[in-house]
Amino acid sequence: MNRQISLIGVPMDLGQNRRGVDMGPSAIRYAGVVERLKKLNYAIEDLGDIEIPNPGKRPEDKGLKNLHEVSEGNIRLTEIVDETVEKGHFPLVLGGDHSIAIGSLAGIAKHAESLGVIWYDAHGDLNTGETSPSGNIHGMPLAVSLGLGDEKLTQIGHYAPKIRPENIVIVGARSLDDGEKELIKEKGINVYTMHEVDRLGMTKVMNDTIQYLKDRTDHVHLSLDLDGLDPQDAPGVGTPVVGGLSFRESHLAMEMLAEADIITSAEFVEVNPILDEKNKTASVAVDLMGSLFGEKLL
Ligand SMILES: NC(=[NH2+])NCCC[C@H](N)C(=O)O
Ligand SMILES: [Mn+2]
Ligand SMILES: [Mn+2]
Repeated sequence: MNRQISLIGVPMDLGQNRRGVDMGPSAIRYAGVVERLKKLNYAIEDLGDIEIPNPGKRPEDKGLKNLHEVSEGNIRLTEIVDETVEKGHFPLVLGGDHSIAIGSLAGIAKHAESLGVIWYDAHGDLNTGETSPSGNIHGMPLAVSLGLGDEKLTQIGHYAPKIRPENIVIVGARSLDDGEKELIKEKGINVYTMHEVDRLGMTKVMNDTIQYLKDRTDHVHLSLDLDGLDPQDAPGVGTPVVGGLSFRESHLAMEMLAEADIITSAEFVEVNPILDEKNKTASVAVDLMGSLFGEKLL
């Protein structure tokens, strides 16, 4: 694992409807992320939070809520992530809602020949303006990164697509909209739904994921939406879905990724302290980061 980590806070809450997720980065810092990673002998540079524009009074652009502001915020994130990778640091992005994956991926993808993505999430986030039931951009970042959707999003970084469909692995899915299901079939996107996780067990799911991505990619981004976990373990999220991945399964997944040493960038998103119970979800996020970066009991 790269020993130099740059923390990038993204107080974005305009990709969805519930206020409070903009405080995610500070909740994660308060839960001790810097100290935790320092203990594991990483050099941490906290770049602070990037600036997110205030929501304007623009009419909703083609059904995409706050399109302009989400685009602007992601343009800034793209630049910082790009610079971070350029100087050889590991970008660790703290959200903020999941729309920020658009900027993370735009900043990383230009440095990779073949970028892999592990999308740890209850949702597919594969909607476009046409298929979205909500108009919330946090339900669209993976589609955007495939080059699908509004140009204000797909053209961030001035190139598209950022990823190839066969390089995506979704883990933990249990809520997919009709348009997302069609896209998954059409593009042949790999999905381990909760059904597969239950059937195969997390060990096999992660072994297969790791082997698959090792064979075909040179960089792997982990995009971890805290709602991938069960709401019992991670209650502080805006779009909880029952029947999710447990705390233990998630730890195991992170530990296996650490062992395989394939992750080159990561983001932890959708931590909403207003909906949380005593910062539990932020603490879980920091626990998972500990495991991802190699923490062991013995
Ligand atoms: N990143 C998330 N939490 N996404 C939730 C998306 C929910 C729903 N599929 C939508 O598009 O509105
Ligand atoms: Mn989600
Ligand atoms: Mn998500």
